[in-house]
Amino acid sequence: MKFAGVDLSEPRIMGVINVSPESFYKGSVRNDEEKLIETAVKMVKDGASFIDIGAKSTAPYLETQIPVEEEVKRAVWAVKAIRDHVDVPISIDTTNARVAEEALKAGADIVNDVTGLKGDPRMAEIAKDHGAPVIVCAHGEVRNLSDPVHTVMDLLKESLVIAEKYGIEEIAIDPAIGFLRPEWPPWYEWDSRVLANLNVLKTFGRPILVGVSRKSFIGAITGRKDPAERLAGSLSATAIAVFNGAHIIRTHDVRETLDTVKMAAFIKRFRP
Ligand SMILES: Nc1nc2c(c(=O)[nH]1)N=C(COP(=O)(O)OP(=O)(O)O)CN2
Ligand SMILES: Nc1ccc(C(=O)O)cc1
Repeated sequence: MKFAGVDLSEPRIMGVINVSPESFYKGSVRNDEEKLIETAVKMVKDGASFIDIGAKSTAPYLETQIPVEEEVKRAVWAVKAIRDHVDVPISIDTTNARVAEEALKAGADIVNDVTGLKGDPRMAEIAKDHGAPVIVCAHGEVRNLSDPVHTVMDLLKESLVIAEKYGIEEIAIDPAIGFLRPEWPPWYEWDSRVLANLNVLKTFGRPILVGVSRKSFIGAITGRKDPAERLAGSLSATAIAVFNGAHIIRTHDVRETLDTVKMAAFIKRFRP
């Protein structure tokens, strides 16, 4: 299996860089060009196979609204800055079709839409026009609260229908860890149930991308309030995601995550 030209026979790492000061993990934020390039180059050197650029936080528990012009400006600046310094595909993490379009024109390769093509009605068309592979997150009303992973599957199927309608073929699916927050069960249990049953998503026959890095469910389970203290929790959740079939791990910590992924993938080979 491949995604954006990257061979997924071994699990791969997507390094996250945010150019959004409001992002929940301040250690992921770069707003200086030299530091931005240095971080991207180091991530690739450390083993990242993709770089994801976020220009607006999508944390469901933060005040994150900024004007779309500001998101476009940040995204284009970041993509242009790193494009000639890294030789891996760059994804643009946005729910806005204009941001996606401008970032793709600036040199990004992949659209990463946490609304799974359901937010901006022009998103699928923009991705198709640019021939860009798409990452779709499970997004929408949460139904069937007793069965999180099948709810995630239903939400992903809706995104695949939209993608199919526009003729987009290269799609990675993402269970949207941290995004789906029903009143019950508590989101940290929801996320844990999804990760424990992630193998079910294999039936889609598509690349599975998972982002657990420093997220709030880890804070809730470990008691670590500060995202800066959630590395160990993130690595543990990463190992489980890989053991249960994740192909791409989206992370703020490339070096540590790559070792974790290698261990989980190696041990997984001997599963009966
Ligand atoms: N496909 C995908 N995209 C994502 C995911 C994720 O799990 N999957 N998580 C995010 C949260 O991390 P980030 O550091 O970007 O936080 P922010 O939204 O506060 O910038 C943002 N984007
Ligand atoms: N965009 C997101 C950022 C953070 C979280 C989380 O901490 O659970 C979820 C989504």
